[in-house]
Amino acid sequence: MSSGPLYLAIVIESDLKVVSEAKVDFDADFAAKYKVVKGVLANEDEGEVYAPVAMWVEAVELVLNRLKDNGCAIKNIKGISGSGQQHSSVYWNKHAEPTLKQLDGKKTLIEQLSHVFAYEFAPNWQDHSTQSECDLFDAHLGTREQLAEVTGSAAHHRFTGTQILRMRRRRPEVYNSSTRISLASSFLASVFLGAIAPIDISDVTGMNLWDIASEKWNEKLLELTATKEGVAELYKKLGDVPIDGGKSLGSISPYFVERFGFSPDCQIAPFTGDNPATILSLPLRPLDAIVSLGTSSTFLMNTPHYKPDPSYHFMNHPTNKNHFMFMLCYKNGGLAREKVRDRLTKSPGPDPWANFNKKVLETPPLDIRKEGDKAKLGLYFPLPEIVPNVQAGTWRYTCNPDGSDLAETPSDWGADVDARIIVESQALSMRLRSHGLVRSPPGRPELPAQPRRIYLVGGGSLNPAIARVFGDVLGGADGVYRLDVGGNACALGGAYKALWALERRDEGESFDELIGRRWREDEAIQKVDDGFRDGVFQRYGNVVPAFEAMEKRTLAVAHN
Ligand SMILES: Nc1ncnc2c1ncn2[C@@H]1O[C@H](COP(=O)(O)OP(=O)(O)O)[C@@H](O)[C@H]1O
Ligand SMILES: O=C(CO)[C@@H](O)[C@H](O)COP(=O)(O)O
Repeated sequence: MSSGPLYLAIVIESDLKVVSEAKVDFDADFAAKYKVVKGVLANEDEGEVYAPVAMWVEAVELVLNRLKDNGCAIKNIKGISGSGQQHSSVYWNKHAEPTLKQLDGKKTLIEQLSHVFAYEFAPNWQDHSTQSECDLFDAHLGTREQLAEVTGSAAHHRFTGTQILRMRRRRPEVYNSSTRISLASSFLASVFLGAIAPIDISDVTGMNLWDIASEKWNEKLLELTATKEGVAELYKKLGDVPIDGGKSLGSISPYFVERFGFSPDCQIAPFTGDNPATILSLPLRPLDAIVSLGTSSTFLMNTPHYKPDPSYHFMNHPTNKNHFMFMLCYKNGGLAREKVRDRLTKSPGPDPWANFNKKVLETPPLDIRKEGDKAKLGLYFPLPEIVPNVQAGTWRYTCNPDGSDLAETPSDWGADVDARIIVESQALSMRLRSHGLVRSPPGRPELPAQPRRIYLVGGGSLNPAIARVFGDVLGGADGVYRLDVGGNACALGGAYKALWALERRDEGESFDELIGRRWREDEAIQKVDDGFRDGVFQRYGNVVPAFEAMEKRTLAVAHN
């Protein structure tokens, strides 16, 4: 199962073959009833973005009905896991536990669950209403760097700790009447379990509340969120977090046995966040990177090294203890590219990206066409950005090919050039921030430090010109690949997680060992670009410091 603007149910067999699928698209299926756009509602005045929890409840029922209608042998399903969009929180009230335990299989879920929420909405990852709470979090342990050191991230608007603090201050009645708080992932697991499921060991690191080194809630941050007197109460609301991401939470609720024909032995494994689940969509080796080109863009790596910094995230790996997920998350991904595309002449054929791609491929790296030309760099943020934390805007700069003489360009150089520069800009930001995690690929010391492979997922992964530019800028000694599941990598990762939880020989058998043995590379991925190109890669390397300086200048102006 995955949640984003949709719920997707994927059923796989032990050999990883997908045997059934069903989808609920929140906008297509529920916009009339819940008025959502891209799955969410917004209160612009306060910067709130949120989803109706009742819609999620209805979507569970609908996706299972569709799975059944598609002929899936539901009774053969042995285990369920899944993923939910990170950071979103669900506030349950005192009716939740007893109601979940006694669901009547003759009635719909929504008929029975509509009164169990202390708040009818779940704040969404795009919410940006919590600046003052972020300031408190960043200062509370001393500095932003210290908060990042302890929790893996500096304070972010969407992180659940800042959201909970705002809820307590802005809607105290909701906070006080909530008996439990779930994340989107543990909310879904709770529905299937018929009891409030614990928060997942990876998803908990998207809250700014979890002390990664000591593997427990951080007392001081709980105090900030709940006041000193409220810590015990908040602890109860959040619950204990099991360290093993593969341990069954229990059997499926009898409700699903009666209503949909699940086996009573079907096990519920912890659900995780959409990004942690994405790194489970293939056996990711050290030095491999996943770039998710969806509405947002994310850059993910699996690493044993913990080197936190306020500008990115380290999260617990969902299945490998002592490993971490390195993540960059950008708000301006697909939408920003679409804005540039839409300034170009409309593509004549059925592919709306044809013209954009032509411009990308016709423009040389950094738009340096001849000796003496300046390199072009830009920042394209139609939405306020997370990385770096800057307001909406577009900035265009030039510098010498060696990175010197950086200067802002007052004029717009036109969408024809923007097409390549925006894609380069997105990739350069990833290269700048991931340089500490990469090195020369094993056995190839002659190559500069870079990822071994780059796996593209999400809507933008269908685009060959974008793949080419990501290969030019980020390298990828073994090439750039597309995961054939397109935008559904996190749902597939959820299914693999259930399989690992059920079939691992013992707690020692790692996810990568088990999935690695069964994974058929030729069926799962497609090489879409050669990746590293000697010379081109170094040309981009020369301007990385200028790119960083451009961001700093933009930030300095924005914050003055
Ligand atoms: N051929 C394409 N080229 C470039 N971008 C594309 C292409 N097809 C889809 N996209 C982009 O993919 C994004 C949606 O990605 P998807 O992974 O489906 O969404 P989400 O992140 O919401 O799950 C959109 O912003 C769209 O512009
Ligand atoms: O906030 C983050 C990661 O920190 C985002 O990556 C969301 O998890 C994206 O969810 P979608 O709406 O794209 O599924």
